[in-house]
Amino acid sequence: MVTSILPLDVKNAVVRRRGKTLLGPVTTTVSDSGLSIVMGPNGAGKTTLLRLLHGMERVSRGGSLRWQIPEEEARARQAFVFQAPIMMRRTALDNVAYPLMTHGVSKKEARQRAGAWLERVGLTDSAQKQATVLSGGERQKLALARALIRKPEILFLDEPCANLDGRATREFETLLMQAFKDGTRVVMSTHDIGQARRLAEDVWFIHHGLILEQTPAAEFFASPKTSEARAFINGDIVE
Ligand SMILES: Nc1ncnc2c1ncn2[C@@H]1O[C@H](COP(=O)(O)OP(=O)(O)OP(=O)(O)O)[C@@H](O)[C@H]1O
Repeated sequence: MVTSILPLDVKNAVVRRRGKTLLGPVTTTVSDSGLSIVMGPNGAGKTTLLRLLHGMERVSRGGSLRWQIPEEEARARQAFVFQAPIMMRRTALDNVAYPLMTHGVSKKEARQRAGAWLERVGLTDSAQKQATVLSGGERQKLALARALIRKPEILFLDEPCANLDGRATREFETLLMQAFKDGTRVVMSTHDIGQARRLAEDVWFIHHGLILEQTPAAEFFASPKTSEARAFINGDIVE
């Protein structure tokens, strides 16, 4: 049996840059299932937290990130969707096939599997278009397919709908919920409180680089524990 990479144990993790603390200390456990939404004011540290968990930030001395398997292997079993994903100058199909091809799958099989994913996300008609010419919503769906094609156990998303209109956001949310129902652990940041209400099982509220609350969503919205979270939910300016 393959061991799950989760839960992830984070202890006293601090991210510093040029002497400034951007995040932390963070101590938490990322459980093996669920859909967590990371919220907080601008500059609170949402992106830095997601990057930290995904292994893109160096943890300062004294802190640690422990997956259930060695980090190198865990890295290959997770994926990240950025706010503005970089599309390669290739067709939409080959953008999705690429992660398989770099992991030893033949071009033919990779393209076949990518075709099936394009169908799932409703982009079959765009398969042979250059990915760079697709609309924002199409690109984000492509990025999701590219992230999911290797069946990651955990998917991080950093404000993936920030630049999308209502319709594209709805389509993206539907696809994301499907991935979640299929068993992918999801951790996603958003500015959009409505989106958090629609999607979150639990909310991680960040302020000044610290996780102030990690609470089931219903509880977070009904009775936030901190005055900062209360102000944030009310739409007040949080300093
Ligand atoms: N490359 C960098 N060098 C120095 N400081 C940085 C860098 N990237 C981010 N920061 C700072 O780190 C802090 C956290 O930023 P981060 O982008 O993680 O916040 P965020 O909550 O995602 O913000 P936003 O909602 O605006 O996207 C901010 O004070 C930001 O100015």
